[in-house]
Amino acid sequence: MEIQLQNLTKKFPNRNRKHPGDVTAVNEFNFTIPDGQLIGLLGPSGCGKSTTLNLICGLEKPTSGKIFFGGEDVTGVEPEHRGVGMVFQNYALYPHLTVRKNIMFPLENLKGKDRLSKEEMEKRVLDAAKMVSLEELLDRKPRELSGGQQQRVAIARALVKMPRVLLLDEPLSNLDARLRLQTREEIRRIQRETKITTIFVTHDQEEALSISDLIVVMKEGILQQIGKPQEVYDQPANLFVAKFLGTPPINVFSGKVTDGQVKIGEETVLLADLPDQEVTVGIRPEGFVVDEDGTFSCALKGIEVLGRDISIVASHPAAENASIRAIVGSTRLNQDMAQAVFFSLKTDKVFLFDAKDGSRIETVLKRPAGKRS
Ligand SMILES: Nc1ncnc2c1ncn2[C@@H]1O[C@H](COP(=O)(O)OP(=O)(O)OP(=O)(O)O)[C@@H](O)[C@H]1O
Repeated sequence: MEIQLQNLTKKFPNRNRKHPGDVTAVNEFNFTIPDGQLIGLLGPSGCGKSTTLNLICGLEKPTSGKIFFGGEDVTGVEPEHRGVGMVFQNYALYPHLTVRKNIMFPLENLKGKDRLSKEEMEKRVLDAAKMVSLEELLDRKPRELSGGQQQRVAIARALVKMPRVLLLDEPLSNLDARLRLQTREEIRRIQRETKITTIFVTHDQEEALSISDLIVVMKEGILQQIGKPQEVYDQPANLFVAKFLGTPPINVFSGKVTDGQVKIGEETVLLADLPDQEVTVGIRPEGFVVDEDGTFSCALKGIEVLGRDISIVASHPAAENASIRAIVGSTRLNQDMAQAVFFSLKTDKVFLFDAKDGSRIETVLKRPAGKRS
């Protein structure tokens, strides 16, 4: 089921007397989620992720704007008639009921013409349990399950009504690191098998990048970028998106363009055909190449061997953070440890942003001649 959000806005009254005025949790959202995809909705705490989900499932009514499911306007449709399954972070299971009864619960509450026969309910429960590989555990109580298994019961309970859309609000945040990894693979598998359009909310960028077909990055209620994970990583729309995606994070420097030279401090690190201006330069950790002929020098602070790669910690006076981090292949670092390390830069791993508003300046970057030439 394709989901389309059209000028979707949600304002809440602000209870803060010192700063009165509405809080705009979701601000003029316009985007379409294609049928059958897994979407990662990503952004820092308070950016409006949960509100977006609540609007899609109907628990909140928009202040303005519309929601369409497969072309049908569902903005005024009650939550129970939208065909949406939802799994929350606190997926409260009923402790006194078996897994079977927990999964069956939403079906037992169907009313009128939606009511199902006992046999139909049993069949649906078994189908949902199979989808999440729980069919062996149907007679257990929740306390006899691991955290990951409990989470799968919550997903089965959302799937049993055969929803058109599945919404998962931080479904992994109560699980430990190993289970998180396992359960997110499981969610990916279930989504591929059921082909239900699924929106997955997380503030963990790595989680979103690893399992989503598309990611939607939000900040303060405003959509920043929507795209395939790799596209958004490789072509961030602005400094916020560039900083939000990637571990270790992108290194940020204040710089300038003078006579077609991109300068950080007094060093020309790249060339760009742009008018003179102040810029913010973002360099991904993998964008550095240790190069004795390189024009960008940083003070070396330390080296960590990461197995295949080497992580170099260095500092530069124009860097936003005290230390910068470069990930390089296992090159010989035959430079004096206590001294400067010289880098050249990979042009596709460097981005220029407007120094004032952080928007990306699209341009072709070129490497300058080495310092010895
Ligand atoms: N019922 C409400 N009344 C007033 N303000 C609200 C209400 N619900 C959310 N907000 C505000 O709207 C903004 C977005 O909240 P929301 O819960 O959607 O963010 P979020 O991205 O899901 O955050 P988190 O990751 O912390 O769950 C926040 O500023 C929040 O304080």
